[in-house]
Amino acid sequence: MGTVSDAEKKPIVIFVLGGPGSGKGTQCASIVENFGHTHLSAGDLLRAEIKSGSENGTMIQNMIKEGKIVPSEVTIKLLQKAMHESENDKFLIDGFPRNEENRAAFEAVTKIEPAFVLFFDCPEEEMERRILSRNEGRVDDNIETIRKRFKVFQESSLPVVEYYDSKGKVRKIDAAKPVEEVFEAVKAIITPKEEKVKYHSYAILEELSFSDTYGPPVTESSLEHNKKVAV
Ligand SMILES: Nc1ncnc2c1ncn2[C@@H]1O[C@H](COP(=O)(O)OP(=O)(O)OP(=O)(O)O)[C@@H](O)[C@H]1O
Ligand SMILES: Nc1ccn([C@@H]2O[C@H](COP(=O)(O)O)[C@@H](O)[C@H]2O)c(=O)n1
Repeated sequence: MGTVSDAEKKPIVIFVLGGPGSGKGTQCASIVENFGHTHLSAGDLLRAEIKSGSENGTMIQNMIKEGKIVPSEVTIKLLQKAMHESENDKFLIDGFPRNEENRAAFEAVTKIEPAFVLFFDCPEEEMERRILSRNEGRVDDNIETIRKRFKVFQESSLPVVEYYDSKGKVRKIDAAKPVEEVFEAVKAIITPKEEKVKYHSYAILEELSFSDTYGPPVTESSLEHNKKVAV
């Protein structure tokens, strides 16, 4: 990655988790546009591997059709390759880790711990509706495979979310809302602290200028106070 060796600088990784169709890919695209992360979707990398005619292609295709989780070794190699080929040092890893094996193997191999986990929480009925109208020609977007994917999500992926929650690393988002509203919640989490302080101070300054007849003068100390109260 870039000119800095892995030993010197570890990339910043955000895991993006949520049920099938919860809107992970949609929100990642907006995060990339607004915050400059590189988006790595484990599912997309696996689908590209099938297309490339790799020796693992048939195995991956069969696992995806059945909604099963591909062995970690395969997925982690693809993720590592994509990270090494990127010039960026901040990544959204979407749809991974999908189970405990994915999680433990990734941490053991890369020695990377996520900064946090963005977790898109959405009811199954809504996810099912969204997947059935997605129309991207995916082999797993049919009702039979969708039900299997929901089961795998409940049994294998949610425990990973619970693991990170026990470490205080989960940022849960209500993903049942419209796309724009979900992104507002995402922004509040992704926006760097310094930006929030700046924004908060400007907002207070604006408020004061509207009421400057009655408001107190804006002093250095009132801005300092704003900084302290801003998250
Ligand atoms: N908040 C939303 N409200 C309504 N539709 C949405 C919303 N977010 C995404 N969608 C639509 O739902 C479908 C699934 O979204 P998306 O592909 O982003 O989900 P995903 O979590 O990445 O799915 P998967 O895990 O199956 O790859 C897409 O057609 C997308 O346009
Ligand atoms: N860590 C992962 C991620 C995905 N898969 C397989 O790909 C399918 C589609 O994944 P999406 O994230 O694009 O929905 C998924 O159902 C799995 O079969 C995987 O094995 N491991």
